[in-house]
Amino acid sequence: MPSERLSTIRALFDDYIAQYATRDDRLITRFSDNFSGYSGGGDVLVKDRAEWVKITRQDFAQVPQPLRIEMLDICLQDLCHEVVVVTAFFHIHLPGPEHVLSRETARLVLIFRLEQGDWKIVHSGISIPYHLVQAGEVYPLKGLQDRNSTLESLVEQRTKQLQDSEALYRLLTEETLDVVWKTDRDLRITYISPADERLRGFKAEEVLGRHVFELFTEDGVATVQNILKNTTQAGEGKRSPEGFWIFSVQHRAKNGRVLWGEVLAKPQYDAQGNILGYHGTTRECTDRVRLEDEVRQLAFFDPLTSLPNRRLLDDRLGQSLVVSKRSGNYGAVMVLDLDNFKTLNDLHGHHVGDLLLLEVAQRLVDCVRQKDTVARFGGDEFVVILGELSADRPRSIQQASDVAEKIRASLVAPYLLKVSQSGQMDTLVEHHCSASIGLALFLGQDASQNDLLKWADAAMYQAKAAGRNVIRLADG
Ligand SMILES: Nc1nc2c(ncn2[C@@H]2O[C@H](COP(=O)(O)OP(=O)(O)OP(=O)(O)O)[C@@H](O)[C@H]2O)c(=O)[nH]1
Repeated sequence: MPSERLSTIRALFDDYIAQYATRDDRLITRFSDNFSGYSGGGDVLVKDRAEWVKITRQDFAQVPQPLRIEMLDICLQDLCHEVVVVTAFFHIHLPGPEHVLSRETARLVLIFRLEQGDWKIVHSGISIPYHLVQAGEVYPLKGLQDRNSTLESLVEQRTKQLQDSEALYRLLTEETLDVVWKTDRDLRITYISPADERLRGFKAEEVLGRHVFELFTEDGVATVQNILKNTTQAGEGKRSPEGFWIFSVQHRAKNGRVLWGEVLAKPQYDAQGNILGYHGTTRECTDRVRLEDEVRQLAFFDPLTSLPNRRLLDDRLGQSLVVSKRSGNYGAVMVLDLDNFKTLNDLHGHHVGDLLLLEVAQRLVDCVRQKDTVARFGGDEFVVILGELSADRPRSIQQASDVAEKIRASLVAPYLLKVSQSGQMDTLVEHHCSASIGLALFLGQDASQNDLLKWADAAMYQAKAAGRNVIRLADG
């Protein structure tokens, strides 16, 4: 083919493709009045050039930008002097992200004929990836657009979900009072939410990279060490159904304040089961812990002397019986009642009587070992449990009597009670009093707790009857 004609046809074809890509209306002028062609569907012969242009465009109607035609191969065939056939293979790229259509090869055949000195297109055939075509489509665009819009709405939905979850995450981590945190496996903090600044006064940058133990008091560190030691064992601390360890631990704030935090913590594992780190939340529970302490104090301790009350004594006595059974050593229960206590109340008032009770409580505690129990039953009655005496009964009786004597002598010593009253000078009240003491020995769980207390009480009344300031041992 003469090179001049070749380059003319090639230039015409390139223009055709450029106008096709921009959907330029002048494209129509390139067709012969006698045009005919087969569109992508391939089964309808189109003879109207305007119709042809309309058909070949319809699928791109919703694509505002130019299409990008990536030419793969082009072949020009000179059929005769007036007729040239151009066969081109190309990819159609739609604007935007990679599109299915752009991976399919389209084939366009244009037959140019010289008509009154002008090269016109007399026939056209386009072949596109038919397997993608839906009914009524020239290009597989509608289906693709549908698929695209499904994808887009999915992306939109996912994005929205992501935004929502991010907002939720931010809300949860940054705007709740709970401190959200993460550590690496060495317990160094890798994330901490701003709530920590509100709780303990530290900015995140002051905390990041630090060891979690720096958050806690010494007691708190011991608590956490204990929990870590037991994480593989059941039973230590509580565990939520999601596997979070739940425990309360003392934290130290920047200003030195000690506060309690309820911690939910969970290890994070890799596929091999190695610990990667820990994450969880911390919520202040200082008020709750204080309240629990108060409730415990009220439930188990005498409000005046802070000694164990009857309920706690029952518990301790039960334990002492179990220990005695295991060890084979005797123990003793001692019931004490102050002598003529009423007169102090009558003479100086109830508040002075209270001062005496406080002093008596202190003297009793000073007379026994730390592992023994001193309890107040109410009024001027106290109970002492002496555990782990001896396996020998006479020797145990001797030991218990010695302690009782020590107590008797201690309580009989004079009391100097400092009486403070608002708006008045402190006054000192000197008082003398004594106690009657009943003793009962126990070995193992041979006797019930009630019986033991009853026997010791009866012995105490014998001591009263014997003139007070006396010790009596229950028979049996
Ligand atoms: N100050 C004070 N007095 C109390 C308290 N509880 C009980 N009492 C008083 O303690 C006294 C107990 O008296 P009793 O043990 O019956 O009699 P007592 O005067 O000690 O005489 P004896 O026990 O027979 O030696 C009563 O006057 C009670 O009102 C208390 O918490 N504080």
